[in-house]
Amino acid sequence: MEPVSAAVSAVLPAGGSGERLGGATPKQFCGLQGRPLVSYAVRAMERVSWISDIIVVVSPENIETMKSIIEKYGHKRVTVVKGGITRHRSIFNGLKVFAENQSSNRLLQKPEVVIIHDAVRPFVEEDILLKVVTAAKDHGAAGAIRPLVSTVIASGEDGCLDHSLERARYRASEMPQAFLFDIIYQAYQQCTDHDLDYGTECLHLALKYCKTNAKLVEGTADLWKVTYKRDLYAAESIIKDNLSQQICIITDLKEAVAQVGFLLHESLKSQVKVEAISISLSKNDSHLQNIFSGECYNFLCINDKEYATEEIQQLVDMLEKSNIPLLYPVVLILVHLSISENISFSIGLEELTKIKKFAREVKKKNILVYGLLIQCKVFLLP
Ligand SMILES: Nc1ccn([C@@H]2O[C@H](COP(=O)(O)OP(=O)(O)OP(=O)(O)O)[C@@H](O)[C@H]2O)c(=O)n1
Ligand SMILES: O=P(O)(O)OC[C@@H](O)[C@@H](O)[C@@H](O)CO
Repeated sequence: MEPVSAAVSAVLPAGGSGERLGGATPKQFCGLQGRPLVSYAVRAMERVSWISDIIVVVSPENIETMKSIIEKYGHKRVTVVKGGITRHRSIFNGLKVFAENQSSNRLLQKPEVVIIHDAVRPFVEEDILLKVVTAAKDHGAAGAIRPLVSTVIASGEDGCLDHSLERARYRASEMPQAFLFDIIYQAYQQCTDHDLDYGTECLHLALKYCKTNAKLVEGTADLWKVTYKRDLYAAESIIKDNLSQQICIITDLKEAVAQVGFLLHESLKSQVKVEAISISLSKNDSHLQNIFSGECYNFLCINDKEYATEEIQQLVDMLEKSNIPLLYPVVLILVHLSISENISFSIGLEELTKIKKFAREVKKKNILVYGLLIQCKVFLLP
């Protein structure tokens, strides 16, 4: 993916109360697979290396909650900013932190392009971010759009149909959106209170105050916003499905074993999201910790050690220390390679019993351990 040649940052408005969803907890802090909704959008921005700073705008009473989420899930490049009473006011506060370098804890460079993305839209990929940023660089503003599902109609004062719009000519404005920073900031500076208190469309502000016609970019179906309770259930189901499609292949550092891991990665990557890493399962391996932070639930551990339970035990220990809620079964597949010249290989009965006992114990923690014995006979050429 060709990164952009411009300084890019993101503002994630997360300062709402979630009235339409109901409940005491604002929807951005509701858990999906045990992880707050807002954390998924932050994670999505973090995965994009060319996004420099991520500004999360939350209401004053939720600033500490947001900071604890950042700490718990190891979010980086994130600055928390106080929100306003409306979404536009929150976004404006997020932009100000660049223009007026207000942030106390780090010197934030004003970006050339700023992404604005609702923090309650968890499914956003690098591809659409790159498209809207690239388009914003050329046009001054850009936004993701989707086909309308329902037809838009207008009612008269009598509450009856006045007219309807030809659905094919209209689109739903979604997120992410992107702007040349100066354009959107100047637009917000010129806004009336009515704009700030009742407006819902950033692209409109760029047009109204900066005569900038945003480029409209076809977005994918999963850009929708969590608004009602049903959206939360749908998002959780999609996250579960995504997690089940992810595998982390872990091999130790031996070349032969790492090679098997690499070949497996190459053969699987067209079907599932797979990551292959060769590490010694050290307790403080940050790479693995990163993967644990809610990114992966299926692990395939390949090694050729005689006694591998220690490796799996270490992985389980790290899983438990990463305190990700194991609401969804974690699958650990222990692949034991027996690379030898003599065909007769038999894993010790004692070792087998040990693995079975261990698997029974960890199953109570929602961790499913499977063992796979692969025998590779090495033929010495004459
Ligand atoms: N004063 C506000 C209001 C909304 N938002 C954020 O803007 C995004 C989209 O707004 P919306 O879906 O309307 O969220 P809420 O205002 O919380 O929802 P509701 O209208 O149902 O109360 C959300 O991430 C929300 O947290 C914000 O930052 N500041
Ligand atoms: O009115 P809400 O705060 O629910 O939604 C705000 C935005 O997400 C919505 O207006 C999109 O169409 C993007 O502009």
